[in-house]
Amino acid sequence: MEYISTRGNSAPLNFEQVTLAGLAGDGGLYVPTAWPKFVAADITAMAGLPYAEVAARVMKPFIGDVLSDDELAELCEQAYGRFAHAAVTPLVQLDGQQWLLELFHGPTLAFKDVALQLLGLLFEKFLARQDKHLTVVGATSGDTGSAAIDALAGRDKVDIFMLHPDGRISDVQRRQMTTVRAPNVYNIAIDGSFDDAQAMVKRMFADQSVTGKFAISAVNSINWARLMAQIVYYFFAASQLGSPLRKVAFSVPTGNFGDVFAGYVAAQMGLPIERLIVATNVNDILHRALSAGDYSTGTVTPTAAPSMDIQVSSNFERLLFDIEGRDGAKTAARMAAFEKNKNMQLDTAMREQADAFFKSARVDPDDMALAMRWAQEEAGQIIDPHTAIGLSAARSIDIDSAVPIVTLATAHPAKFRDAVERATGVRPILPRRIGDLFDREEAYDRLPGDYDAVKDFVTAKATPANG
Ligand SMILES: Cc1ncc(COP(=O)(O)O)c(C=O)c1O
Ligand SMILES: N[C@@H](CCOP(=O)(O)O)C(=O)O
Repeated sequence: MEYISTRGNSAPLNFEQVTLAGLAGDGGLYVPTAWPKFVAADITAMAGLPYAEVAARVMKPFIGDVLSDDELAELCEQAYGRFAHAAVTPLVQLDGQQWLLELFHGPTLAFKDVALQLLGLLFEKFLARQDKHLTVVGATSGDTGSAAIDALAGRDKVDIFMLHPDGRISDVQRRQMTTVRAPNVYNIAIDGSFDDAQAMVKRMFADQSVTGKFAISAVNSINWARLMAQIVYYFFAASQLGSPLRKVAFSVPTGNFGDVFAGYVAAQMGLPIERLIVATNVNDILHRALSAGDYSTGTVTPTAAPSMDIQVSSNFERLLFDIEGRDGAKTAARMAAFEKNKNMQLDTAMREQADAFFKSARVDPDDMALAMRWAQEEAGQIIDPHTAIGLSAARSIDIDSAVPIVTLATAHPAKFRDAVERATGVRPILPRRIGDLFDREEAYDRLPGDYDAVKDFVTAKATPANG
């Protein structure tokens, strides 16, 4: 399997190269040259298998011969062995149609662990084969940061610099990052939003004064390996609910369009998905794009679901590339215009293509709180604000009642204790393994929302590619 850039101007790479590269040199995102296809029997055979085995089956076509079957199986065992639930990502039934897929049983209590536990191991394996040191630069609205730090802290041949928007993530999220003591971990709070942090990260990939000396890579979902690992749980859940004989819909709380794009890939690979529901909070660029063709940025409004406070959704570029005929020059021109004008209109043909896969909804704070109370009262489930946005959208959108709707439960409620308590009156307790989080000492740097300040910080501390 080879990977090409959505902007058409980077040499094709194999899976190992694409994992270490993160973002393409032309500013684009890597995608496989073609979507691998599964037939019905492949999906039937997944029912009842342990998560790690489904993971190896789903990811194998993307990895090719870069890892042997045994190596891949061993990495999956190791990555998913750290999850606190035997099923790794268990399904929970709420009523006759609504289900939750709990993706928060990993070490840092959000869905990010599913991909990042594996990515940490992939980095280690590939770096052991190559004589180079990696500098990971990431941006987080709260969850990617802690999951990436957990996956990389203390590893040889890799440093991680993680930018978070100062004061705009929950105290649990911040402490999960800033209390980790490891010589290769640097936490930076920047003035600004997640979008500002992500823009700085992307700019660094295009800055030859950085890339000339340091081997930069990504842990955000701009890195293909992140998305690949997230495709797995769509197959895992659907096969338990009767796929391929029965269609399943998924409702996905969305920000950077990574998680729901992984669902789109699952559909392209042959999983019979009725629809993917793109659920946003009031930062609703994706809902406006999918419902009215208007992909234009606005100011980012801080909300009780801070991980979704995003107005530039990186992975939307992967969708545009795919539905516009995989023409890199066209996508490059489109993205250049968007970067300049901060808006883009989707024409009717593109919207029709997207409509075949997606529905969308914007969920306001009152409806988010209502969904939390509904889950509590109807099913005895305490859910986090992001999951509540997905569930609210799932319950409001018209889908045939015979089709199960699976809402991705993307975070543990204890990560957002204040918001959950406000809505439900219940203050979730931190799981025992991080029960002392508030006794641990924090350390992080603060920087202005200024690219040069961040670049100077990173380049002063990072280890050059050649060690
Ligand atoms: C808890 C939670 N839910 C939902 C999302 C949105 O996912 P994505 O950015 O892949 O759309 C995020 C952040 O990515 C998150 O941390
Ligand atoms: N919600 C994320 C923001 C970045 O998303 P990613 O999936 O592209 O890493 C976070 O919590 O950090």
